[in-house]
Amino acid sequence: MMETSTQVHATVEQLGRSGDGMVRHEGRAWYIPGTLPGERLHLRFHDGEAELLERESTSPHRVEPPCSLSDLCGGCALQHMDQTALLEWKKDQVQRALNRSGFTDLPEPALYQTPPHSRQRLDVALQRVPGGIILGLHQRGGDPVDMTECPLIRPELLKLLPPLRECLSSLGALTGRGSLAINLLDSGPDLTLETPAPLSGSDREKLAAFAREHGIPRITWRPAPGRVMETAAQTGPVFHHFGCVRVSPPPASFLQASQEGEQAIREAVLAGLPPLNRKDRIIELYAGCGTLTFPLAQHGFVQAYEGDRAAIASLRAATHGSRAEGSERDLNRQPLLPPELNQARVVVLDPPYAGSGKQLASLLRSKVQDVVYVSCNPAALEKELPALKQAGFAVLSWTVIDQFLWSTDVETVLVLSRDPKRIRKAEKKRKG
Ligand SMILES: C[S@@+](CC[C@H](N)C(=O)[O-])C[C@H]1O[C@@H](n2cnc3c(N)ncnc32)[C@H](O)[C@@H]1O
Repeated sequence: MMETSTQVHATVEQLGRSGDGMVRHEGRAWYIPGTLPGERLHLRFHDGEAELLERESTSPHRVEPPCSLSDLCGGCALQHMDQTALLEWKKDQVQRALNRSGFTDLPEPALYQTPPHSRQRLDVALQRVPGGIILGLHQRGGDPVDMTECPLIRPELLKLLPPLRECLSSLGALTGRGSLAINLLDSGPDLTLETPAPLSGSDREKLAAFAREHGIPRITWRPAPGRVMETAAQTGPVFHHFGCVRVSPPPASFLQASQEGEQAIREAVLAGLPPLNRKDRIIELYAGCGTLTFPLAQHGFVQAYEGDRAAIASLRAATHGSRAEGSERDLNRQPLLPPELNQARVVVLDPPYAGSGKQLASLLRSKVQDVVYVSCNPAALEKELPALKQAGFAVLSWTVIDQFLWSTDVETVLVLSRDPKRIRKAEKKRKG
């Protein structure tokens, strides 16, 4: 059969969710990586695929990518867009989710963007290759790209990569593909390694020597995510501060992407609390190790819930002397019920990427009037917001936090209320 090929000239209308420019051709949307809205493209459609032959015009928002790996590495989809336009685009993603859910008369959002070289959490892929290993992020849908540079991560982490690569390439356990999670904690980098084969005694010795030489308090090994972990090397205590409380996070625990992003989230959450007495109860759902719990405990008594056993154990161990308590609970299987939620003056929730599902449904059936919702996924928000609107909630304020610079991800803090007095007060403040 003869293959047909058509050449067309088209203009990028907008960016799709993955950050690729969208053009229309024969009634269908096509996504062209590396292009920006308004750019004129010469394209060839062939075999159900669109090939970019030439970019015929340049968006005023196009910039030189700061990293020479940007075409290859799948970590950043939008390094070719200036940071102001990027933040505006992220704001539009959230605004669209709000508008589509019926929240139309909105206040102006607060906007925040983390600077380059601020990422404190990193998940890298490892791959054994002839003569060594590749350590880096995956290409889009492909093999990892060796991370020889990265404008995203903290300088301490960047400096660690070459000796880390050397140490890991000497491990007998890294026979094929593996991965490494790095959390830069106050006590130093906390490493969690996955390798296809178990560590030998000699591998452990190499990791322990590496940990001693580079000030790494703990290296943990596991065969795969969710499997039992073993300490491969421990040279000192592991700790991190949330507010002024010292916590010992478990290996590979959830940590906000950057300190600056964490601070922006914390400030937006605290600013969104209704007036509280110290005795008032704050219910916090999806609390992790206590990133928000301990700052919230300065404002009321916090009941924190979290499904990850190790995370909630570390939160609980740090509650001594604070006005917070933690409980382990899988909020999908066993959401807090309306009578439990009704004890709270305000509910703060920070669910995982997929959203809060059954827990939100239960929250909406409760009498809770004030909610602060932290979300890292506008698509999940868009699924959940219509129910909040229907249940009578108004958006008092919203903060868009770009703590995933050059990616398409965005964090939002929504302050919601169905307390008529608080809504009136916020409206009055906004209008005049
Ligand atoms: C986005 S993180 C937020 C953690 C914390 N608020 C922070 O800022 O560090 C989401 C948290 O939800 C927890 N989680 C995921 N699914 C859950 C479930 N079904 N029940 C309870 N917690 C869950 C994860 O373990 C994770 O700690």
